[in-house]
Amino acid sequence: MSHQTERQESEEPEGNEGNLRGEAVQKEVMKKRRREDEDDDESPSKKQVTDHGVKVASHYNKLQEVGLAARSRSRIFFMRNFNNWLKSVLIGEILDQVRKAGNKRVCVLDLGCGKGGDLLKWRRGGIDHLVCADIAAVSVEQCQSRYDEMKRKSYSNEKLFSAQFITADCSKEVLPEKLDDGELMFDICSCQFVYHYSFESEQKADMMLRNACERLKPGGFFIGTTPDAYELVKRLEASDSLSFGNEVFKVSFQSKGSYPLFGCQYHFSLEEVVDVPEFLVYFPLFEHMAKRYNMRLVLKQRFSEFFKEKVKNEQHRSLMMKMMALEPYPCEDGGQQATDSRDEYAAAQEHCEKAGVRPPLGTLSRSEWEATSIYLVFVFQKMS
Ligand SMILES: C[S@@+](CC[C@H](N)C(=O)[O-])C[C@H]1O[C@@H](n2cnc3c(N)ncnc32)[C@H](O)[C@@H]1O
Repeated sequence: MSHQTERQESEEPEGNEGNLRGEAVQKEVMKKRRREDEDDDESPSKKQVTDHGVKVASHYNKLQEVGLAARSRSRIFFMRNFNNWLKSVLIGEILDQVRKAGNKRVCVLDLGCGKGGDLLKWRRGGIDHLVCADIAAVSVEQCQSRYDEMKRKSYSNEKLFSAQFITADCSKEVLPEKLDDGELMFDICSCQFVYHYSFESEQKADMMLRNACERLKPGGFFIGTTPDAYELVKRLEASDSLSFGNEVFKVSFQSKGSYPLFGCQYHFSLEEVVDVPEFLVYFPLFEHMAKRYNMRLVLKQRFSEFFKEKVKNEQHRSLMMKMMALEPYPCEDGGQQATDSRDEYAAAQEHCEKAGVRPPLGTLSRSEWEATSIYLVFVFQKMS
């Protein structure tokens, strides 16, 4: 057993709070709603709802592109690679399912695409069309330039998907109205590390969900990654202050003990990457709301569980070895593209030596693991 596996096993999630279903969920939601309504001034519905969209956009717009060398010096280098591996596996498996269902032309919506950290994953997946949308205009521009560059560098016999880039607050605006092809339907909507920004209010969470699901074909998938509210609250309750974290991340709440369904804000700061208010996503409510769009939850798994399951597969394991060595994909904050895995490995060795960090095949530090194990993976499928 590897050092990494041992560490991750010790991080097993507790309980099955996330497994509420059907009536139980309804009851829980109604109970929470009533409690929230009774809860005088603490209720976010009675508080003035501030617009965080502006803050989110300006934060992401300000994020600098940094090169590979700088990234390899980052204390979250391995965590970022791990997250990229996890997204690659998720995307790859969902694309397999879409193809098994017999879909020839695959269209994808990347909701909250950022600077295009997943573009190469879509190319490797051989999709046909991609719509990238994000609230941060600068990120969308960088995403488009990255795509243009990819197109410029691809060989004439190489297939590259067509793409459209949209700057929009997807928790406020109706995305399909902005599509070049007004009739376009998607096989997949991918919403990676984004959905929690919309849980500021019911209207926003619903609009984001509508944008994600309304244009999905029957049988289509809504996939994503988001922090697990139970895990956040568990760690907060275990802390003797209003925050918890370590040298790579910090989560701070304004109070504890009562957690409104919407607008339950916390501040997540992750070294160099995210330092912006987010909102708890009460998953049973998310699942309940998704039913409005005919969506059925097919998978909800903490990163730790997902990792343990997927790493058993030889292909996923070797991709992990490659990706933990060095990002073969440009990640969220930019980067160069290595030509093949040996170059990537050699480049990683060199960068790590120069930067004085652990060898590339070293695994996540405990601090990185504590940060990434907050997240969960979800997959919804549209019922026909
Ligand atoms: C942590 S980044 C993730 C980027 C990308 N999905 C990835 O995995 O690399 C979160 C992204 O969500 C975007 N975002 C947040 N709120 C949004 C909204 N209301 N509409 C569209 N994009 C939003 C941010 O601008 C940012 O690019």
